[in-house]
Amino acid sequence: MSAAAAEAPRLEARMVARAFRGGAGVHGIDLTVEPGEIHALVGLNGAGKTTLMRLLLGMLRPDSGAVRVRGRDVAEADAATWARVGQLVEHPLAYAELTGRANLEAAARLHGLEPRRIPDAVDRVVEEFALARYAGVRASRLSLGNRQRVGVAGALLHDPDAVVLDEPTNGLDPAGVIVLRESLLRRAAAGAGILVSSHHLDEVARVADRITVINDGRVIGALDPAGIDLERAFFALVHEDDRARTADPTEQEDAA
Ligand SMILES: Nc1ncnc2c1ncn2[C@@H]1O[C@H](COP(=O)(O)OP(=O)(O)OP(=O)(O)O)[C@@H](O)[C@H]1O
Repeated sequence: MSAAAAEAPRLEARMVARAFRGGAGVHGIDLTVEPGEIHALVGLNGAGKTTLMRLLLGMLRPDSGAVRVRGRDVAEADAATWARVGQLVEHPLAYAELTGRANLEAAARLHGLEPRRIPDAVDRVVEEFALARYAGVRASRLSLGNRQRVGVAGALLHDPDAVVLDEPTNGLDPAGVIVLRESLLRRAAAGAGILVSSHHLDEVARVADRITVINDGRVIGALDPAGIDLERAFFALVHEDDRARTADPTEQEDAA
């Protein structure tokens, strides 16, 4: 790999837009996730976080703009590029009738891990996410939080260096939140670039290097992870943006 490729952002959106019927979606977002960085996306329900993540992962095609993964246009990314990507954006587990362990083995195969490396890789995440007691339980019988742990473990077991996790703390108990936090910090320290969305500002502040605020499909600012009263700063940005948009006569015309 060339030095330039090694330095490319793990994930990159340039003026990326995708509008759904009715106008919702994302409307010209610039965002990068650099090697070694945990970049958090925060925004109200419906702000566009999941849509942006789906665009970055090639699950949705942009109407305009560019999306790159490890320096390659998503539309042209090959299997080797995707093998370096880990994501949990939609359903935590693919196979409800299989055990947690069998789901992890399936995730390992889907990520292209060599068959001989799969048992060790699964063992490592079973330990990392404290899943030993639950690995033999059918996924449909796991609690919400343990299903989420298996889902995150499946997204990370191939040691991806570009990671996208949509609200990964969903359903996790306080112990699970800590396990996840430590896992993400360790992986970022080893060079992974991680994009994570969350509604928990305190937790985000503990892990993120950067916090980007999205509102109504646009980036409206950033929060300082070391700052005080993130909640107040968050709502100040959102309310100011809402106010500016509703005061803008062209927006009102568009909406009419
Ligand atoms: N496939 C779709 N078709 C039509 N509208 C969609 C589609 N997917 C998302 N939307 C709309 O786009 C907007 C952004 O949704 P998105 O799921 O990206 O928000 P979010 O920030 O992830 O929200 P949440 O915090 O609730 O998960 C919403 O108004 C949503 O209803």
